[in-house]
Amino acid sequence: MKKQDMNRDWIATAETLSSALPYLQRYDGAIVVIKLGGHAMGSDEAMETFARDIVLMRQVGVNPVIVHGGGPMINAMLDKLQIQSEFVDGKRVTDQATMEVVEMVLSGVVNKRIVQAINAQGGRAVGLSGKDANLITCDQANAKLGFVGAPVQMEPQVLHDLFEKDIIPVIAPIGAGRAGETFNINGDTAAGAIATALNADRLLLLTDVSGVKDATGEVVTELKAADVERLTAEGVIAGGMIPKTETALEAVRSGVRACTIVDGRVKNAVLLELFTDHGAGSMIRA
Ligand SMILES: Nc1ncnc2c1ncn2[C@@H]1O[C@H](COP(=O)(O)OP(=O)(O)O)[C@@H](O)[C@H]1O
Ligand SMILES: CC(=O)N[C@@H](CCC(=O)OP(=O)(O)O)C(=O)O
Repeated sequence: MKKQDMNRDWIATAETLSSALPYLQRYDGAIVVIKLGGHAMGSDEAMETFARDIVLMRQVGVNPVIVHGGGPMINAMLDKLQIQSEFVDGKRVTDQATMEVVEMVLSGVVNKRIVQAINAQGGRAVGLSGKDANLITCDQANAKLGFVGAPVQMEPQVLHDLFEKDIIPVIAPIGAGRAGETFNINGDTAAGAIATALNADRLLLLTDVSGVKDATGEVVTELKAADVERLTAEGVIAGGMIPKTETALEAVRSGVRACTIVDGRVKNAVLLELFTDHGAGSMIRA
């Protein structure tokens, strides 16, 4: 690179850092819930960049909370064990045997991979599930889905305790039932319930598409409740996008300031979303 070009690069970097100031001020002390979908976890390199972004957020005074999915990792383990699995409206039909695999995969390898990645970047992450400290109590969502949980009672105090100690919570979407059952919660649903219970400033749902697409395949950058309802009725919002948009609507209706469905494949997606004008994806407002 020529010296002149290098200087231009440095100036651009300094300008980017400087223009982040109002955003850093806005989000100082804010609670930001980030749902990391199984499809967005990708390579070790992508995980490392994500973890670095989270540690940076904590460093500048944001309280990040990670809620993760892991659908593809659950599928791989169910395949190995030759257990069939099906989805209804983006939610896995969960019998007792499936539930055991879901808990093992989510609370085990998936949760610890994220915890380890954050800690490797100099953060202090602690992994937990909705069972810990009564964080999420569930009822059965729908008899046809088996052990799929709908969060009915939240005790988020443990998360405030962790924020005070500069610890980043990493949460597996598993809930306890009132009769001692274990429930499988869709990751988006769990993230929404946690964001609502914390009265979070932002909810970011990271996934593997560039946002919510309309019938022509174009990403819609801003959606209101009526747009979501129409696109769902038309079948344009389908599959795994249904729990995301449902969650986004519920969260913004119950006080979360904004919910964005973000393309987790974009490098530094969460930093771009919070600290620049270049947020990508679809923002849902009440
Ligand atoms: N209207 C839509 N816009 C974008 N994606 C959609 C839409 N309808 C369905 N989808 C599907 O939803 C998927 C995202 O959900 P999912 O696979 O559960 O992601 P994750 O693992 O990140 O939670 C996309 O990959 C896409 O196939
Ligand atoms: C009830 C239900 O569907 N639970 C999900 C939990 C994991 C998840 O949500 O993973 P992604 O975010 O990667 O899709 C499942 O069993 O796959």
